[in-house]
Amino acid sequence: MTTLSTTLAKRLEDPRLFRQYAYVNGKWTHGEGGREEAVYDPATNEAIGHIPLLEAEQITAAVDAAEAAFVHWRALRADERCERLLAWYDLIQANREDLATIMTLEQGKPLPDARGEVEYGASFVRWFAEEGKRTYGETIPSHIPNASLGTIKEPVGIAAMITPWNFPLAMITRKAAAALAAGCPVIVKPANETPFSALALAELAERAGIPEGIFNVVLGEPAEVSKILCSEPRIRALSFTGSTRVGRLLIEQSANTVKRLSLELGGNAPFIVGPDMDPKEAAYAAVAAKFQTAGQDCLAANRILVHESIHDEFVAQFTERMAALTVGNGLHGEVDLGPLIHRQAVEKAAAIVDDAISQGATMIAGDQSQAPGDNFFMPVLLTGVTPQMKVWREENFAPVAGITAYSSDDEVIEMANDTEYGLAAYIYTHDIRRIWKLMRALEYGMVSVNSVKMTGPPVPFGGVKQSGLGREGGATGIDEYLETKYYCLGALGSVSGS
Ligand SMILES: NC(=O)c1ccc[n+]([C@@H]2O[C@H](COP(=O)([O-])OP(=O)(O)OC[C@H]3O[C@@H](n4cnc5c(N)ncnc54)[C@H](O)[C@@H]3O)[C@@H](O)[C@H]2O)c1
Ligand SMILES: N[C@@H](CC=O)C(=O)O
Repeated sequence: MTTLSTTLAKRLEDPRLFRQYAYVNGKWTHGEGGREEAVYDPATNEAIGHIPLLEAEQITAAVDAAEAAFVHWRALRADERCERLLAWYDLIQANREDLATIMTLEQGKPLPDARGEVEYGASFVRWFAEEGKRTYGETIPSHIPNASLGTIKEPVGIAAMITPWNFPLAMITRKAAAALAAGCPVIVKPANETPFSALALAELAERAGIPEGIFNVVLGEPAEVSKILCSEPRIRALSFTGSTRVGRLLIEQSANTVKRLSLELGGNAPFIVGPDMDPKEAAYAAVAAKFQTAGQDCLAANRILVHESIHDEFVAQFTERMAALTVGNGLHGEVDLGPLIHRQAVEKAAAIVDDAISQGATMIAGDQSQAPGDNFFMPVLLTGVTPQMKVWREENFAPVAGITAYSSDDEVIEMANDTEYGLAAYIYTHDIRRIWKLMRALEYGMVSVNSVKMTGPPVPFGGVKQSGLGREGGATGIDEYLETKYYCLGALGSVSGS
């Protein structure tokens, strides 16, 4: 193992949050086969550390540990689990600055955004700590003479979680806090690009008194680890956030063990601007909805659909606002966009832009010679985007904005729904009849009207169509980790005494 990189050593108040091991059964674990992988700062391409790639037996050992620990964790009272989760929440908040630094170094997002994600991630821990106390069953009016019927909620069992690199902390806490509060042990497999946020969470979970075997972080070759997690019958729930491509694979691999699946997959969000909107107000909102996390966000506005009557002014305002965005290393000063996660992401973005131009789109801005490093991509604006282009069909996951003009509400509904995805959609208009019509007609799990911000602990986050299965957060997020057990108590005698 390499030692802590000098950059990190200088920057962290608590260097013990930076761990280069997996975390299994309460122990920091190295790979028994000697395989390891470097993790790079996407802004500089420098290795910031290494992670072990665990062997199959070590992944199975994590399942053994979770199975043994489950007995005690599920037996705790809900308020006892709540206390541990609140302790975890407090520690995440207290170490916010270090967690943000680790995140910026491995993911690249600007430090203020990383701080925001730590806060966001912590908020799910507090939410589910409380929700764990409200996993009510119900009583059912009996149709059977002298019987009492009802339901109780029980933890589903060991829950595995496979998470992406774009939100390395919050995508873990939104799942893990729900599962832990429900009484389930957790095995997390973070993205290999961003393992250190997950490992810092493990360190803080241990300090919070979450017992050994209850929160495990396994690392390894992704396809290898996922196959084991999917085919392991003792793992009863699998929660995945990532691409639709990998989501489909995990569905196949989990079929034999008939797991509970929660899938948060890709998006292709339309951002619809009505004819009544102030073009400047709408353009500024669209820039905010497009470029956060350098466009690497499942909620990013992927197709901007603007009414033809305000299209040209909207494009002018968008261009001006976009030109003010600064691109650079997220650790240095105030930047709006950090790097993309790696060089392949830059190449994919360039290919999407080339494809659009070759099919007739106009590039208004986006001079890549200004990019401050190999993994940076300057924001691009394309107009005249059509449904044949990749920028329309694919989730571009890059700072590439594509604008299309439309002429009627019916046309824009058809355009917006013309995708296999159905995660989130934005509507900008003040016309209440248009809002209602669009909101009902859009085939999306989440619709945000006149607001870029739509997420947070109280909301049921998730998509329809090929954007996923299930909901995270909100009043129902904990249900992904609970089974409903029905009971029938017969031969009780009637209330009147017969
Ligand atoms: N719906 C949501 O809430 C949400 C949130 C964040 C990201 N996302 C989606 O995630 C995607 C970007 O993240 P990504 O590039 O990390 O996704 P990805 O699907 O490539 O990877 C996600 C996870 O799957 C693992 N993985 C990769 N290849 C695998 C394989 N062959 N078998 C098993 N596991 C494998 C990765 O190591 C990672 O842990 C985008 O599509 C984005 O929309 C969705
Ligand atoms: N921004 C999303 C993550 C998607 O990439 C969220 O809030 O969950």
